[in-house]
Amino acid sequence: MSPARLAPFPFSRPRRLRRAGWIRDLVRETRLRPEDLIWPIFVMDGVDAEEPIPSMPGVSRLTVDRCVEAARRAADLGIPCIALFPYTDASVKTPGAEEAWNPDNLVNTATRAIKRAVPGIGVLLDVALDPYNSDGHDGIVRDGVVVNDESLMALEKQALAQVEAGCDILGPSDMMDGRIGIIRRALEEHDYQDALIMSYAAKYASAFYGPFRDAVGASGALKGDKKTYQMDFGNTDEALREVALDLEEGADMVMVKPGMPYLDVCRRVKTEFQVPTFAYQVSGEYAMLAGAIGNDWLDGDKVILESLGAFRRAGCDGILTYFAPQAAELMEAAI
Ligand SMILES: NCc1[nH]cc(CCC(=O)O)c1CC(=O)O
Repeated sequence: MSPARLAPFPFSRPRRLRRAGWIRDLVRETRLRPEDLIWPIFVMDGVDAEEPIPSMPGVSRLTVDRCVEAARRAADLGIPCIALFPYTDASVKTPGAEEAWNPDNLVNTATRAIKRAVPGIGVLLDVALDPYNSDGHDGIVRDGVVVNDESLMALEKQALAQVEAGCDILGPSDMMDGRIGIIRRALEEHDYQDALIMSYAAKYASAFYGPFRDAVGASGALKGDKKTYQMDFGNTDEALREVALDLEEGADMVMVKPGMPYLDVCRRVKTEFQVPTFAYQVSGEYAMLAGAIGNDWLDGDKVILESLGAFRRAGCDGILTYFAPQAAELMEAAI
């Protein structure tokens, strides 16, 4: 019904629907549940240890055994899926990023350990070369250029090693052209029909990824920026084209990234395609909120749930967020 057909004041009084908690609950249009969240976790080498990430207060890199504990905690909280990102030492980075398809690299090892110990939780892995590439880029660099088609061959090998390790959802985050089609074909050829692909379809070249690059140890390696493959923040029609291509190539779900500054893109994608649509509340968004919460400038419990609820209102089915366990605990406490 259009607002024009509402009775005029005083017969319409919108505040009637806001008078008390029970009526607000009854007419709420969107809801946030722990089941809407994916928790990104940083994996590092070692045993029974963790290392705080200075630009992400409250987030630490975890050794594989601690990742297994985190997966248990997620499952207990009703969080259906975790995403794993490796902190890779400079010594394993090469121009060809070969570590990306090492069956025993950190994320593959962690995936096997988690699927063994907590089989009911979903594991999502990034398909992109940046943690393994001495150039810090998501693709292979030749003469200063991130070359598309050669990168696809590397991404295909990486994706196959990841599903082989037991990964449930591949998250190609590299923004090379044609990557979804190449990966989907490879999965079919190797009998991995059930492997899900959540493509980072509309991924913008963003300053909000800064703390993540510290977390995975890529900041030092990266020369220049990622503007020749990640999107220009001035565009949204282009986001729809990227989503359309990824769906045509075989993506099951799509993602918009970053999140909160891009809610208009989330809404357009959901309205246009009606496919499972996710957003990534990225490291810089986390850092902004965690920094302000830590200084008591914002009320943490409230702002975490409001920021995540906004994604649901914008049409997102789910959100990748470093606040996942905290948010799930807050939701549990509210029941
Ligand atoms: N391809 C790597 C990747 N996968 C997820 C993020 C960012 C996540 C975050 O900032 O939380 C990035 C960084 C980048 O593209 O430079």
